[in-house]
Amino acid sequence: MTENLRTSVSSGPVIRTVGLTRHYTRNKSTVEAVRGLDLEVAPGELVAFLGPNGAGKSTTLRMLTTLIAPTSGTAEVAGHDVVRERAAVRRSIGFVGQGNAAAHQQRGRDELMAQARAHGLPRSVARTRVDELLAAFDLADHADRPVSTLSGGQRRRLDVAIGLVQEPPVLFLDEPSTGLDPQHRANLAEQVQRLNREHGTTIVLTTHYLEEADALAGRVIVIDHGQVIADDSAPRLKSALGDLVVLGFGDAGHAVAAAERADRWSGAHVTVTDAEVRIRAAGGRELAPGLVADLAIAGTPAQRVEVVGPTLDDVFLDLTGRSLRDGGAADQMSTDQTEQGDTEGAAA
Ligand SMILES: Nc1ncnc2c1ncn2[C@@H]1O[C@H](COP(=O)(O)OP(=O)(O)OP(=O)(O)O)[C@@H](O)[C@H]1O
Repeated sequence: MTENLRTSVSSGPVIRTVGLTRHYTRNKSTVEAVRGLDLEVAPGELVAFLGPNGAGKSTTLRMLTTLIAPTSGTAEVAGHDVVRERAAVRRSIGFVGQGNAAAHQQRGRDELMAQARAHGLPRSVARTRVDELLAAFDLADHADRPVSTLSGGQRRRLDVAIGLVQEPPVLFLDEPSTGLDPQHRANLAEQVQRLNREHGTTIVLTTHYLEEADALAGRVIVIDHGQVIADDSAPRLKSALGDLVVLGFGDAGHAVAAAERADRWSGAHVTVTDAEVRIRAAGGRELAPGLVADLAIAGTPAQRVEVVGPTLDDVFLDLTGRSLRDGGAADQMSTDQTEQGDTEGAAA
């Protein structure tokens, strides 16, 4: 069945949304969590939704996995409408949400085995798959204990392993690495990339971690206030912004002279503060040595030169004026995440 699904979606986008919108109304006030999302994801893409708290990432995932209905607009996953063909969507996807999926009194191994069997794997195949996942997620030594005795990070890894049991053609992961230490985060990234590379699984994940989105995903969709504000590969997003060249001078007049020269670089954004010039420009790293040489010849030499490559946080800062990293971008998010009214059962 998995193979058929994969074939059936291989011709067009595996995810397509048109004007996808979701509002929450509570105590007579309305939150526009997702606002008119138009999105296409091709089969085999590994996509990260990156954005601050409350940007609308989880809400988008919950609509795509049929857990909540859109207020307006449409979404298709694996060729099926998320409202009219919920069951077909659920059969085509795996979903790891933010909460713990594993039952507390079960042993981790039994939980994985039950999932594998529920997805129709024969017992011996299921056993092999469960052993593979336990090894891959560094859980083999903890698999025979009740889930309630596992640490937060171990439970998170078990949750992700459960989501991967059936090798779905489309996999959604909501903040999969939250609560993991750096080593297990790297390990998770490796498993996710392997699944994508070796099985062609289309993967959409949400993350707060800039480095994770940067290193892991082929495509980064930056979301803010329920809308897509950037959508490209991390290297292209960063190179469009350009490097930051910082020049320090012994004299404020020299800084002004340097800024005037740097202003001639096409697309450069130049600011001067006292005796320091900051230049943001595509190709800044390559242009800086020439500028430094020219300034020395002109008798206004720089005393300090620093070139800093752009990060995704710089991209976010440039687009919104806020930083993702320091939490300055964080929106007020309701601590009560339980849906009202149209809440539906768990997916996949
Ligand atoms: N059940 C709900 N009732 C009311 N408002 C909600 C509900 N769920 C989410 N919201 C609001 O919708 C907006 C988007 O929330 P969402 O959880 O989708 O953001 P997010 O980008 O996933 O954030 P985080 O990274 O913190 O998980 C926020 O303003 C949030 O407070």
